[in-house]
Amino acid sequence: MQTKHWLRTVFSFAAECRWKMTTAVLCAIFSVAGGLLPYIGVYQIILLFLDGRPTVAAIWLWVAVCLAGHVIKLLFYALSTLLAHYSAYSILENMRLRIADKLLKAPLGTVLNQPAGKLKNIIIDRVESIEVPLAHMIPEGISNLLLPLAVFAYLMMIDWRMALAAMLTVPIAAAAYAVMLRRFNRRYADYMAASNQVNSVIVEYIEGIEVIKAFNQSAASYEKFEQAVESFKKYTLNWFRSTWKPMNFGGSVLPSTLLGTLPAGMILYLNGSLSPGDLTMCLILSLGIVGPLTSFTVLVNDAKAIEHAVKDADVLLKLAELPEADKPVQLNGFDIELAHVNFSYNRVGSSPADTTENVLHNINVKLPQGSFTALVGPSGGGKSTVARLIARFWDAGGGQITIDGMPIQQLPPTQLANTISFVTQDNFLFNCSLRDNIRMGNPRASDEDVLAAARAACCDEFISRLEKGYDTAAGEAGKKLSGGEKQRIAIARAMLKNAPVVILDEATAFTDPESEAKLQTAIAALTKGKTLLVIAHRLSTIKHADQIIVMEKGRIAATGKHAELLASCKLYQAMWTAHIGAKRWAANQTEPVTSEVKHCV
Ligand SMILES: Nc1ncnc2c1ncn2[C@@H]1O[C@H](COP(=O)(O)OP(=O)(O)OP(=O)(O)O)[C@@H](O)[C@H]1O
Repeated sequence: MQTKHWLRTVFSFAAECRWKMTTAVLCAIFSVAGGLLPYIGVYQIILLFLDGRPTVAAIWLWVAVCLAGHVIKLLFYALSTLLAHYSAYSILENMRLRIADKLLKAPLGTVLNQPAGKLKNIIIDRVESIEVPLAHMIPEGISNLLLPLAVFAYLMMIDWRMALAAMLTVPIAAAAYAVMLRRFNRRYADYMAASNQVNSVIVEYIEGIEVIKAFNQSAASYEKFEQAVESFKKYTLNWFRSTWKPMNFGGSVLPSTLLGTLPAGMILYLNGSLSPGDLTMCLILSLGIVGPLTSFTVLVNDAKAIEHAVKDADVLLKLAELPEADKPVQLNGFDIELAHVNFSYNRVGSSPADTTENVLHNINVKLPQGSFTALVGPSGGGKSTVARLIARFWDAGGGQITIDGMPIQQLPPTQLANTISFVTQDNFLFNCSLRDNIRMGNPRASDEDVLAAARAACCDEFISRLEKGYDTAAGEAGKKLSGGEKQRIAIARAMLKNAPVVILDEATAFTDPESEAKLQTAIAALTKGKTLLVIAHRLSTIKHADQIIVMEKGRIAATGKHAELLASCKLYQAMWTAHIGAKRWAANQTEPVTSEVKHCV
């Protein structure tokens, strides 16, 4: 059942290369047939000599048959291998495309929750590991199985007793291989788990090398790295140790077909029931069975490798998708409303029976079109979760989120994405020019539009300083750009997109006082006239908001304007006092702050 399952998964990606696979199989069969011809030719030559009538012409004829057989075998084998590789790469391509498509359709939050190392490992390495075994299973699997069967059939035609004698070692070797396979299967899952573990530790080690060095964790991290590599070695050796005895026993018994054919052949020859020609041919044929059968056992390993890689890919392929509407809806305004919204990360998409799991409890919020709303509150209070639910990273477990009265689920993903600009502190730059990175906000934007957005977001000045200006590749520029500069590029991108709703999640978190003014100017330009939701820890940046919502432990603790909350909400008062204290402390630590945030957004 299990085997069928992963094979079915593999072949579900083979739709467009089915004819290539079929041709690869046919070529493999022709190759096997070609491989039989030399046996027939040799047999005939032996018969010619034993019958005492060898002529040069007859010998050449059979030599030509042998050669032709060999050429056919090689030619069709090469063709089969070529087509099998083409098919395997088509399957790989389709698998990767399907995974990428699935990542787009799954809730964004679910995708972001997956470690990048794991995704890379599955999409690149695990999927790639299918190619070689898959490509080789078709030509080699078929010929290694069919050739011994054909040779056996030929032996049967010559002398059935010799055919059976040639099979003497097969049941003994099969029993040994069965034991080996049982152990192999039992340990293979452990081996793969150890391999995944060592992979993720290596990725973590490399990705975190900056933190490791900064916090002097080299020794501890190296130890973890070493342990993972050591444990991988242990699993691998245990695995080999548990299988090598039966494997070697089977491997040494299986090729010894002469154990059966030699004594049986001698007896039959001596009692006159087997001619010398047939005896010789049977001995040659029995040796011909061995090679392919032994190689066939190697394919078991290949099949297991594919099974495990497919299982890993399946984890992504089976990610639940967000239900998507396909027809755009008419929106006449951009009021946003959250009504009785609950949410739990543990039970994404469903309303948990156990409400203690909820990170949001009965959230009711209205963001009128064109207004500026701020979400503030202690860490872990649920501010980012609210923002992500509005952008539909996940669907709320309970309650409803609407734009202009329309549940956001009824907006096709592209319409929702065009409606909302989400700017966070993680400003990813793609590996293309800075110009194209900004243009990503609106692929149809002209160079002039890109420039205008960059100017409005205060990017122009630092981009122009770069040697290649807007044509600088982001990878090259990335190292030279500060966190604040990258944020401004992200803001320019969002400006070009010009969505009517803007969500800023801690967009100014990492900014130093000097570049904060520039960032604020950029944000002011981005958010002008938009429905704006800002999550901020620096309360001075949101003090002019139309409404400030104070969140604590997944609930709304208070709502009001800055002055109202200062007068009525103890939590807000405490946060404001702490913020002002921190600002004074920062001002004392540095030069006078050049640009007090005048008019945040
Ligand atoms: N991707 C996630 N998976 C599981 N739990 C999460 C995830 N993101 C946040 N949480 C949990 O949900 C709760 C609310 O987190 P959220 O990030 O919304 O709070 P926040 O108010 O934005 O915090 P901060 O100000 O520190 O960013 C926290 O308990 C957090 O641990």
